[in-house]
Amino acid sequence: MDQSDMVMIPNTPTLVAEENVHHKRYASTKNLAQAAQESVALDQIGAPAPMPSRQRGPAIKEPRKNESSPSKDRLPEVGEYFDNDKGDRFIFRQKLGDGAMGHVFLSVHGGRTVAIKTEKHSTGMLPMEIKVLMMVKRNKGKHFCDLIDYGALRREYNYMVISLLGKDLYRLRAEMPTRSFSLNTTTKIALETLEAIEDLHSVGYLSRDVKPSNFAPGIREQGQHKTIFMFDFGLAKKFLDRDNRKIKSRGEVGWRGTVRYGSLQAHKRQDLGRRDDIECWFYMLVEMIVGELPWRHMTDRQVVGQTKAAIRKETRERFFSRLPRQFETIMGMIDGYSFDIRPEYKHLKALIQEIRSEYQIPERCTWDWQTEESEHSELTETTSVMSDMAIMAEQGATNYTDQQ
Ligand SMILES: Nc1ncnc2c1ncn2[C@@H]1O[C@H](COP(=O)(O)OP(=O)(O)OP(=O)(O)O)[C@@H](O)[C@H]1O
Repeated sequence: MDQSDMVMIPNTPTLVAEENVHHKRYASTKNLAQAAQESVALDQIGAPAPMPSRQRGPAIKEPRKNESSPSKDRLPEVGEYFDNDKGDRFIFRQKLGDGAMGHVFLSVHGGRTVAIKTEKHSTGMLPMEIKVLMMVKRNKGKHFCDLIDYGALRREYNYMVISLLGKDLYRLRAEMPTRSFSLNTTTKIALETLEAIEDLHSVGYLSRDVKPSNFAPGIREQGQHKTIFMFDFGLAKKFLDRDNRKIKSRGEVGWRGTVRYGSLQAHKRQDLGRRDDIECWFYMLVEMIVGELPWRHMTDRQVVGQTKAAIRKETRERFFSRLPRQFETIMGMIDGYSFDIRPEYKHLKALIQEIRSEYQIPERCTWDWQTEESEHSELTETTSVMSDMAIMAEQGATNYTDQQ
């Protein structure tokens, strides 16, 4: 295990990648807004974004026992609230999800339902997410949540208020009777998610954790149900330096990502590039069409890596027998990419479009999950029946390091 580039986040069993460590340091010594602001300034991509001023005053509905005692590092609970400096009140109305770093809540702001992602103050991963969101939104990325507000409540927890999304793609697939999506829905997802990945890459970032549970449709209330959004940039990393030059591979750096969707290079513990995000995307699509991946029940990361290698050789025929022929071409393209190559997004999209025309899929179609009931009820789309723990157990969690 490559300990040198890992750090233990206080109060969580999760280890995070070295390149995110400075955000943790920022957040523990300065406020959240400063950390995000300085990170953005360092990047020098485009003009600096206007940043709201922060370190919110006390607003949690609980008595302050001793003004001079250090604040408690904690996560908020359902029913609590905070007020921002414009006097807007955000109530944590319902828990939407539990991440490795904190809780995500449902709230309402200006008549609009929103999501609030929180983490303990000392975790300090949110500045990275804020920074990535600011970058892609500045570039008009339509597959990313609006960043409505963000800040830190005393030194207890950090938060960011973002657009509310529907259930993520992992849950939506798991709830299908066949555990798979139609070719129509899968190819539409393929086009949407590829565009999201391309948008992220175009501002100089890699996701390094492309997987179904990091994508979700928008909600009907906001007219965004036809768009698939990408969220959770906890493992994101810059691949361009300040002068927009590609950063060279650092060679062997340890494991990054999620076992089920990780690329061959990730299994070799190599530094990841844009091609690796595309390889994860490929596995994600295969799972959506077939309903499972050959390594679904495998827990040993090494064995999963060997099984991924085998689909290129001895099990190739069986693997591709249930997929449109274009999938073999796509895997060939990915396997031919070197570390710093720019993936051929246009060609990949054309191949997906080719599947749609070959199978005579009409342009105007609904998603598989758009049942009559969910078309009339946003809450059925946002409230999940599958627990986060169950999802993490199934897909091999987000294994950031070699220790898990
Ligand atoms: N904008 C949103 N709208 C609705 N639900 C959301 C939103 N963002 C996150 N969630 C829910 O909260 C869960 C955790 O969010 P997220 O993945 O961003 O957190 P995390 O701490 O980075 O998690 P992990 O790294 O373990 O996946 C998601 O799986 C999803 O169910």
